Amino acid sequence: MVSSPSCTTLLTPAQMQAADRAAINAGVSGLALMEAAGAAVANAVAAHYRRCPIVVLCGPGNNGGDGFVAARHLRDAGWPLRLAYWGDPTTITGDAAYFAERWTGQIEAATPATLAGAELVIDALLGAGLSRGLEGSLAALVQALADSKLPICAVDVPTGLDGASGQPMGVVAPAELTVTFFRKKPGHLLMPGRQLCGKVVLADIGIPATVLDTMDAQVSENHPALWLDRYPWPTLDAHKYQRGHAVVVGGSIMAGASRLAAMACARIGAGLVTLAAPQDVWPIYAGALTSIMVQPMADPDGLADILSDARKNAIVVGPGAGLGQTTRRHVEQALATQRAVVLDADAISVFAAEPQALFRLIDGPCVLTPHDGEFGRLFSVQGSKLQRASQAARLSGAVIVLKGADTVVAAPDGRCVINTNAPPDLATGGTGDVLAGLIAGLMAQGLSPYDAGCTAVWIHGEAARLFGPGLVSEDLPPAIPRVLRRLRRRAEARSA
Ligand SMILES: NC(=O)C1=CN([C@@H]2O[C@H](COP(=O)(O)OP(=O)(O)OC[C@H]3O[C@@H](n4cnc5c(N)ncnc54)[C@H](O)[C@@H]3O)[C@@H](O)[C@H]2O)[C@H](O)CC1
Ligand SMILES: [K+]
Repeated sequence: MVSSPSCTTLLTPAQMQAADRAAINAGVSGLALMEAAGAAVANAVAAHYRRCPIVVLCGPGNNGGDGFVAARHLRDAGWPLRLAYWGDPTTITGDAAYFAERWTGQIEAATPATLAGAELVIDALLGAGLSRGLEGSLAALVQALADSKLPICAVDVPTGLDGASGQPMGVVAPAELTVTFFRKKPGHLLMPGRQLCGKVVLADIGIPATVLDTMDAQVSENHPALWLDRYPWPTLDAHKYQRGHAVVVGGSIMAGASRLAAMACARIGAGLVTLAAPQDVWPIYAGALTSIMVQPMADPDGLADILSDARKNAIVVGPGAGLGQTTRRHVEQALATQRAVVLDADAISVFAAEPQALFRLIDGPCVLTPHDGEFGRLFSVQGSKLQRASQAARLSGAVIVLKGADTVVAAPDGRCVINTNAPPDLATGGTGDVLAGLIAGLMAQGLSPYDAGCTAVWIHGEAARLFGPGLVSEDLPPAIPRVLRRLRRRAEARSA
C-alpha cells in the first residue's frame, strides 16, 4: 500500500486505462497487474475486517478478474467465501478468463438472493469500464446490495460510480472501503463519489510512475507536496513591507465579513493589512481591530485613492459588500490596478447580469471564490465539478476556487486540485470570508493565484480539522498559527 505525496496525481478511468497500456508496453504483464490488484483487495479486506462469511460479486470485465484473484487469496487464507458472477461465465475473456480458470471453487449466479448469509461483500462487478447506467438484473442486484446495508469493499470504484466525475450512473451501493490501483480517480474525491467510496485505499500494483511522464495528467488531490516548496516563509532579514500589504474592502452593513477576511490576511503573514472602510461606519471597524489598519474610504472613488500607494499589492472585494453599484465600482477599481485581486461573494454576484463585463476586466492575477450558487450566476458551463471549474477558469482568465465539501481549485491553464481535508464543521457563516483573506494574504506575499488558492484552501481545511467540532468562523484565524507551525516543521524536514 502506498500513500506518499507523490501519489497526489489523479487519473480519469480513460487515463488509467492508458497508464495500464503504457505499463504493459513497458514490459509489465497484464496478468501480473491483475494478480497484484486482486491481492491488494484481499490484503485490504483482511486488514479492515475480522474473518466472516463473505460473498465476492464478479462482473464480466477486468474488475471481475480482480474479484476472482481476491477471492482465491481470501479463501486460501481461510475465509468462508462464496463467489457469484453476474452474466454468462463462459464469455469471460482476457486476463480475467485466466483467473476465472484458476478459481477452483463454485461459481454461483449473482442475484439478490446471493447476498443471504453474507456478512461482507466484495463488489467487483464493474470498475473503470462502466460505459452506461446500470439496468435490468444488474441494477436490481446493486439495488439489493444497497438495501442489504451489508459492509461492502468496492474494487476500484463502487459499481455504477463514474470514476471521472464522482456521479452515480443509476443506483450505487455505498462502499465502506474502496481499494483502487496506482492512482486515485477524481470520482473518489468529488461528491457524492467521496461518500459512496468510504475509505479509499490506494494500492501499488507495479505500474511504474514513469508512465505518467507521457500523460497530460493535470488534476491532483490537494496536498502540501504540491506547493510547500514555494510557501513564503519570512526570511531572517524580512521587514513588513517585504511581506506584502493587503487591502480588504469593507461593506457598510455587514461589518463582520471583511474583518474576518482582514484577520485571515494578517494571520497568514501579510506584512500589513488595511481595511478600507466606508466613511460612515469606519469607527466601528477601527474600534474592533488592532493589528489591522482601518482607512476611511469616501465613495465612489475612495478605494482608488487608497490603492494609489503601489505597495498595496493584494485586494479583497466581496465579503459583506452588498449588491449595489458601489461594489461593482470597487471591483473595477481593484482590477484596474492589475494587482492581485480576490473576488468573493457579492463581488461575484454583482456581475450576474453581465458576466462578460467582469471577464473583460480581469487582466492580472485574480482569484474568484464562488460557492455553487455564486458560480451559477456567472457561468452556464456543464459537466463534472472539475470540468465546470476548469472551463470557468478558461472563460474568465481567473483562478476559480469552486467551494464545497470537495472544493476545486482550477487554473486557466488546465491545472486543477480537489481538496479533501476540509471537515463539514466549515459549513457555517463567515468561513468563506476567512478563505478569501487567506488567498489574498498569500498573494500579497508573492504566491501565484493558483498556488495561493491551493495553499489557502488546504490551510483553511486543516485549521478547521485541528480545531474540531463547535467551530465558528472567528475561530479560524487564531487556528492558523498551529497549522503553520506544523507546515514549517514539514518544510524543514523536507529540506534537511
Ligand atoms: N491499471 C489498472 O487500474 C488495472 C485495472 N484493473 C481492473 O480493471 C478494471 C477495468 O476493467 P475493464 O474490463 O476495462 O472494465 P470493467 O470490468 O469495469 O467492465 C467492463 C465490462 O462491463 C461492461 N459494461 C460497462 N458498463 C456496463 C453497464 N452499465 N451494464 C452492463 N455492463 C456494462 C462493458 O461492456 C465490459 O464488458 C478496473 O476497474 C480494475 O478493477 C486490472 O485488473 C489491473 C490493472
Ligand atoms: K466495483
